[in-house]
Amino acid sequence: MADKPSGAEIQLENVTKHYPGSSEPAVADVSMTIPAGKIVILVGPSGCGKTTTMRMINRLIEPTSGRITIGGEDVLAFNGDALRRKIGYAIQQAGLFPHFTVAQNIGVVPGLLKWDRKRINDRVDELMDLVGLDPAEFRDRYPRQLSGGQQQRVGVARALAADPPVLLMDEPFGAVDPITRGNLQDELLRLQEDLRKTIVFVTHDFDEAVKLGDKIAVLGDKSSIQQYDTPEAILANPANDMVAGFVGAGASLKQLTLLRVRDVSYSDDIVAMPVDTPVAEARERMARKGETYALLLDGRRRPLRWVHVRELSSATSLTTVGRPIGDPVSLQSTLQDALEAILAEGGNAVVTGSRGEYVGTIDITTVTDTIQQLRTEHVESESAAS
Ligand SMILES: Nc1ncnc2c1ncn2[C@@H]1O[C@H](COP(=O)(O)OP(=O)(O)OP(=O)(O)O)[C@@H](O)[C@H]1O
Repeated sequence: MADKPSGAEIQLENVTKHYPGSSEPAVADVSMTIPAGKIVILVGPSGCGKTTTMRMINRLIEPTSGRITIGGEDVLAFNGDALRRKIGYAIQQAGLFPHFTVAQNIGVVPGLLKWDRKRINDRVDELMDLVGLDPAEFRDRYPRQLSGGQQQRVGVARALAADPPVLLMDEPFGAVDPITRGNLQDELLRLQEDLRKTIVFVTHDFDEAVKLGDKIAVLGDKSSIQQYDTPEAILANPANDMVAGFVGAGASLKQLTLLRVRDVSYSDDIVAMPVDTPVAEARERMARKGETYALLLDGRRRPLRWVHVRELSSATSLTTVGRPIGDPVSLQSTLQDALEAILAEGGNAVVTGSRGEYVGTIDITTVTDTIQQLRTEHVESESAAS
């Protein structure tokens, strides 16, 4: 599955939207190709027409003129069921129905498509697993009984319910705190590695665009395309002043959002051990390595707590000592996320693998070395160009 995108190409040809009563069009003559199986981000100033452009793809807004195709088929030819099968839609604040349970919310589109009950139930469980919500715990809850991040996960699951080739996401992570937002972004990237949908994603946040986008379209007034390219190309070479303004100061720091933890040399030689290790052995291992801190792991090697050697002098078991670790970072996390986690932790941030297991730690030196290296490369490429 991984080598074949399940997504379909989207084409916009000379698309214009003129709202009745407005003197100017909100979107004027936009043409672009969104490649199958890729994430394309629409960014641009407030009111430039991002949402209008996106909503014309699923015909929540009808274009005044121009043509939009998905997989070569004109969307105007789709009836309601075809639109629901082909296009999933996720929005800010998740937009869940407050009087429906989580399962009912996720099952809305399959219900409209008249799937039988068993198929809907199985699909709901499958999707909840996919977005990291335990069906047994969350199936029957109402949206108000969920955190913001959990609501967004349900929103994404609902958008994916009928397995559409195209997913439209309008600031889906706009309303959650930065750490949750980072986690949701990581999860979307992990999902996309398997699903390979065509995703059109609207955001205000250029860092989010750089992190998630295979390509970014920077839009100006009336959705005019200022630059449409990979994040690397836009950061390295903004096409005009408007794009440069959007990219903002500190472009080399922004490159931290392009690098993943798995790309840098994080450390895996701290003292880490199961929480049922005898205290004497723990002390021994820390002394042998000359370390004052050790990481305690649960039965599945997931990180639990940091323990300081001082705490071991009077302890009889590791189960009662140490302080909880902060938010771990994953191998998919960006160096920007890692930097935030390191600052929040005040030291090493723990790196975990796909099942939450300990794989290493990352510290501030790794991040500053990487920034230094990016700067050197940048200076070298500037002097080569001049
Ligand atoms: N239903 C409508 N009727 C008339 N004008 C509208 C309507 N919806 C949007 N507009 C106007 O169209 C323009 C583009 O709006 P749109 O919501 O697409 O922009 P946006 O880039 O998504 O903005 P934001 O980032 O603030 O959400 C704005 O000037 C807006 O006022």
